[in-house]
Amino acid sequence: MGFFSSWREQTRGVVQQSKLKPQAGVEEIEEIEKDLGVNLSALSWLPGFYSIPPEVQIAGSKSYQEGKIYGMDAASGAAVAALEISPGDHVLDLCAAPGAKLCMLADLLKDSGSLTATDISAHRLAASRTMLIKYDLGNRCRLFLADGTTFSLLPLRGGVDGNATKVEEEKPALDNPDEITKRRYDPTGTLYVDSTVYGEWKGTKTAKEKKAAKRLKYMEDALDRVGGRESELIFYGKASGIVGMKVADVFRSHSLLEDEVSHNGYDKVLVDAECTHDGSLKHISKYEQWGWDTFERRFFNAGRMSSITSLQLQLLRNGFSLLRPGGKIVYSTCSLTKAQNEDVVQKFLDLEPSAELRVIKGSENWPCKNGGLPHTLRFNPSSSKTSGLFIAQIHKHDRLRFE
Ligand SMILES: C[S@@+](CC[C@H](N)C(=O)[O-])C[C@H]1O[C@@H](n2cnc3c(N)ncnc32)[C@H](O)[C@@H]1O
Repeated sequence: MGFFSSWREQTRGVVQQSKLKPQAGVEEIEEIEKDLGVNLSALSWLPGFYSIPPEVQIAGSKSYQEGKIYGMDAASGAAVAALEISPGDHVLDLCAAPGAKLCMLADLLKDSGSLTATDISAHRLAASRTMLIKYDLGNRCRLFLADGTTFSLLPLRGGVDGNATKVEEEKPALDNPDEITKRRYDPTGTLYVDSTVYGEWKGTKTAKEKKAAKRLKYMEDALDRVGGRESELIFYGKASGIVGMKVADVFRSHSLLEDEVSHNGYDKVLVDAECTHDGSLKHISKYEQWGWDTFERRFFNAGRMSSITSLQLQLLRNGFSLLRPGGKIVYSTCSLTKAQNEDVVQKFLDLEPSAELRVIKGSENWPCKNGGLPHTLRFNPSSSKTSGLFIAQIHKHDRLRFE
């Protein structure tokens, strides 16, 4: 594993980058500098990001605990910037956990549009929820524990889905997601259609609620048996459009007919796909402890590589199917292998005639190199002073590329 040892040499001492909350003014920055005991140096190429010397422990600081600062690699910030978020956008983050990019997306949207996020890992998605709450960024968010390769819920434009019924009259309100699950399914997994409506989100579960959730496990098993896990809503903000909606309407399945997606698809989709993480400094340092044999065993076998690239392609294709024509999707991974990046994107382009790679606005100043396909970018840890990342921005045309 010579490659990794020489690679590690080069990346030692990489500065950490942090994102400040957008409201941070000069006074607040001075306060944070005092608290951390260092001068913050703004990254010239990425607004809102500051580099901090690697020896500074952000997590223990008052600024971090008070939610004024969060640690995030600048290349990850670039993947979010590549979505070119505009006010009012309806955004989908298909592999959202543990939530750094999700927080930045919510930051950029401020008090407009909506943000829907999915992830297949319950504990990682719960961490995203904790982050949104800590940084007070969840107002317009919905978090679904769901498979991003099949997720099919469209945004709630204007706070209310065009086709769903917002319930005006008094109905029993729910503030406990377990309760919602209980009412949605009977033990055989058959969908209950009732008129229960969502109340305001009341925070995460108490110990009693967690116990109740365990008891509900048999229902999930029943669901799996009847073919396919449903998405589970694990968080929603006050302005997410969920409050006051019927449970059945929130989960109304869409046929994803072209017409429906054209009118009501997402404006932007982020697919920060599951990958082998071989470009991520955080992961690489873990394998320094666990041993490189473990890394090799886990990732460098043909079966594992083929299932991961097939997952990546499915995530990208499903994200694209939920995007409105004229919208943009960003595909990123923290792997630097061609198989998980250029090859996946090329297969995708071959299958989707209405997809086109586009230049990312502002990227001419980014410290990255061109990827192996036009307009794709690669952040290389040895030259970028960031973690490794591949980014592609893809546009969805109204018309087919080949027409
Ligand atoms: C690279 S991480 C995402 C990091 C995240 N975007 C962030 O900035 O914190 C990839 C994520 O994909 C999730 N994942 C794997 N398979 C998935 C699937 N089929 N559907 C949705 N998420 C999936 C993993 O649980 C993992 O959290």
